[in-house]
Amino acid sequence: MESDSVAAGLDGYAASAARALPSGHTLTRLHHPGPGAPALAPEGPAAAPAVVVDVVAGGVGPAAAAVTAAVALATAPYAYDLVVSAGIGGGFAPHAPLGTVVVSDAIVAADLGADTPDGYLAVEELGFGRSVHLPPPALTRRIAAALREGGQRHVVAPVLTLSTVTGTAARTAGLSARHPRAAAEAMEGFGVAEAAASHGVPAVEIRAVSNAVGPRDRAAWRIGEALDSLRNAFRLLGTTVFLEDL
Ligand SMILES: O=C(O)c1cccc(C(=O)CC[C@H]2O[C@@H](n3cnc4c(=O)[nH]cnc43)[C@H](O)[C@@H]2O)c1
Repeated sequence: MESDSVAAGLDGYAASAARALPSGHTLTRLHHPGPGAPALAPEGPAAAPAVVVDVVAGGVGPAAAAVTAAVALATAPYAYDLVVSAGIGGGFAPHAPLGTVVVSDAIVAADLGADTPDGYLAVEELGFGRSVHLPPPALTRRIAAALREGGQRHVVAPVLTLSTVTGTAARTAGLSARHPRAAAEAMEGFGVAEAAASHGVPAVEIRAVSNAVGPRDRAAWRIGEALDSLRNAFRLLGTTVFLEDL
């Protein structure tokens, strides 16, 4: 559903053949002739597309998302300039109310570490691995500017990746204490960022808030409103940032 909203936001783009990944996921290729050109070319010989956006639904959780992203990166007939992990997410109060778009300035694996009687230790403190990827600051600034100019409510902040949706006040408080600037949590971003990093490609995460992080209240989730925000964000990015040299 999130990949449909992303693709729908890129409404000036033309879809070309879908590509089946070895993992079984379907990757949809969308293209635009480039800045200044009409999105849909008039009749005539087809020019090589200047901008290509591949959209793939990567599954739920960091492992599934990492595998899908890694397969897409490894089997693409072209090199990617950027990988975007996008979808709905939970918003941390007071930073990100429902419908807000959160642009990551850090993609954080918030449960990749060790629990101890004295508190949580991230993998860096254990002496191995990493739990943070940093999107290029100039890119997050440019994305934020495009959303601001388009009137889309947004915030630039860390986005946490967890394998379990937070559902208690105690867990929420623990995450907020460890990550006071975090505006959203979701389940895929860090996996996608790991895959992108393994190919030397920058990654950014974009989440539209469907629910508040806190005690589980499924009836309060507003997935439709979040998908509207996600679609609007990609409509704005598709006509600006995605047409620029990254
Ligand atoms: O509990 C349910 O009944 C339920 C129904 C529909 C969807 C879910 C999910 O858990 C969706 C997880 C999916 O969406 C992202 N997401 C959205 N909100 C959060 C959140 O608060 N914490 C973590 N992930 C969230 C996540 O990236 C998954 O892809 C549950």
